[in-house]
Amino acid sequence: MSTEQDYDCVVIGAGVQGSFTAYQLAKHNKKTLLLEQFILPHTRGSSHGQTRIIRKAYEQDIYTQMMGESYQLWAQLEKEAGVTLYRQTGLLVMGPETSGEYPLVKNTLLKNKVPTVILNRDNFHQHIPNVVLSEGHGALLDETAGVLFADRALKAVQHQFQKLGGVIRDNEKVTEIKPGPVVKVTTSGGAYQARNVVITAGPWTNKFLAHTGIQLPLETVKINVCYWKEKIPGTYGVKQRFPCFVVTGSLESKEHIYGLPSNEYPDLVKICYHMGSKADPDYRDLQTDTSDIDILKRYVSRCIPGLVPEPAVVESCMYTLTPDRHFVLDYHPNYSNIVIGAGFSGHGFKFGPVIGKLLCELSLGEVPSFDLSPFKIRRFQSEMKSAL
Ligand SMILES: Cc1cc2nc3c(=O)[nH]c(=O)nc-3n(C[C@H](O)[C@H](O)[C@H](O)COP(=O)(O)OP(=O)(O)OC[C@H]3O[C@@H](n4cnc5c(N)ncnc54)[C@H](O)[C@@H]3O)c2cc1C
Ligand SMILES: O=C(O)[C@@H]1CCCCN1
Repeated sequence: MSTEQDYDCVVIGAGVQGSFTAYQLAKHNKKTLLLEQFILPHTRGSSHGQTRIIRKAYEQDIYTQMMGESYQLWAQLEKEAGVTLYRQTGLLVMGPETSGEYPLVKNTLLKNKVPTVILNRDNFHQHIPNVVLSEGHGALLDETAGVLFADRALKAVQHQFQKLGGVIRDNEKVTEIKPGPVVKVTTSGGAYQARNVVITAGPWTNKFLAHTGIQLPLETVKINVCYWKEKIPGTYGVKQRFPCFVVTGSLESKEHIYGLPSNEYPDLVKICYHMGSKADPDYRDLQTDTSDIDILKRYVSRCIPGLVPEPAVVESCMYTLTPDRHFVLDYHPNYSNIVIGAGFSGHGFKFGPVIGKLLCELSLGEVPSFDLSPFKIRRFQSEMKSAL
C-alpha cells in the first residue's frame, strides 16, 4: 500500500508566488499542498520584509496591463482577509529625460491612461521638497503607485489558502521529485504525489530544477536593503505625502536607485540599489560586497540632503535575475504537468496575485489570461544547460 499522500497539486516554495498560486488553486477547489523548506515566516528568500513598491510605471505595456488586474486582486485579498495591504503614496520616476528607460515609462503610462503628473523644473520642488532633481533628468508621478505591506501580505494569503482547505507544510525541504503522469515528491519530512506540480523556489530554482534535468540561465544576487535616518524626523515620511521613488539610469550607473518613504521603521527611509553581487542563497551572508552602498551614499549626499548619508540599518534579500529581467512563467520543457514560476528579477512582488492566477491557469491547462510569450523558457534556448 502506498504511504504517499495524494494531492491535485503540490506547490514547492511558499514565497509570494507559491503562496498566491496555492491560494488560486484552492479557490478552484483543487486539493493543494504548499511545501516550504524553512519554518514560516522566514527571511532567507525574496519575499520577506516590511514593504515593496507597487506601481503601473513600466517600460512595457504587458506589465502595466498585468498590474491593472493585480491591483484588483490585491484589493480582493484585502477584503477577504480584512486587512490593509496597500498604501497609496504615488511613485516619483526620475531619469535622463530623453534616453534610457524614463521616456519609455512615460510613454507607457500615458498610452495606458494611468493617472500621471508630469513634473518640470519649475513645479518639482512644490511637489517634492528636499530632493534634488539631477541635471538633464525628467520627473513624473505615477499616482496609482504605493507601498505593499509584504510580510503582512504573505501571512494573509497563506491564511486564506488554509481557510480554503489548503495544506501548508513548512520545515519540509523537497529533496527529490520523480516526474510522471503522477509526480512523486519527497521531502525531508514525507512523501506526496500529485497530478500537477508548480515550482516557485525563488533563488533556489536552479538547485531544485537540477532534480528535473534542466538549468535556466538564472543569476542569484544578494541585495543590501539599506535604511537611512532622517536628519529631521518625518521629512520624507508618509505624513508629508512623500512618494516612493525610482531613479532610472542615474549618473553613477545604469542601474536604478529606489526608495520608499519612512513609516514602517520610524524616521528611516528605505533606499536601495537595484543590483547586488552574486551569492548562493545557502551562503548569502558570506557575500559582503558593499560597493552598492558606496553608490547609495554618494547619491543620498547629492540628492536627498535631509538624510544622514550613512545607512542606519542594512538587511538582506535575494534577487533571481533572468538575462532580460523578464519572468519565467511556463511549463517545464520536458514535463507538461510541471509548471515553473521563477526569475522575478527584483520586481515580482506586486504581481503576486496575478502570477498566482496565471500559474494556476497553466497548471489547470487553461488558456492564460495574458499572453505569456515574453515569459517562455524557449527564449533562453541558446543559454540553456542540461543538468544531466
Ligand atoms: C530588496 C528587494 C526589494 C524588492 N523590491 C520590490 C518591489 O519594490 N516591488 C516588487 O514588486 N518586487 C520587489 N522585489 C522582488 C520580489 O520581492 C520578488 O520578485 C519576489 O518576492 C519573488 O518571490 P518568489 O516567491 O519567487 O521567491 P521566494 O520568496 O524566495 O520564495 C521561494 C521559496 O521557495 C522555498 N524553497 C526553495 N527551495 C525549496 C525546496 N527544495 N523545498 C521547499 N521549499 C523550497 C524557499 O525557502 C522560499 O521560501 C524586491 C526584492 C528584493 C530582494
Ligand atoms: O519592483 C519594483 O517596483 C522595484 C523597483 C526598483 C527596483 C526594485 N523593485
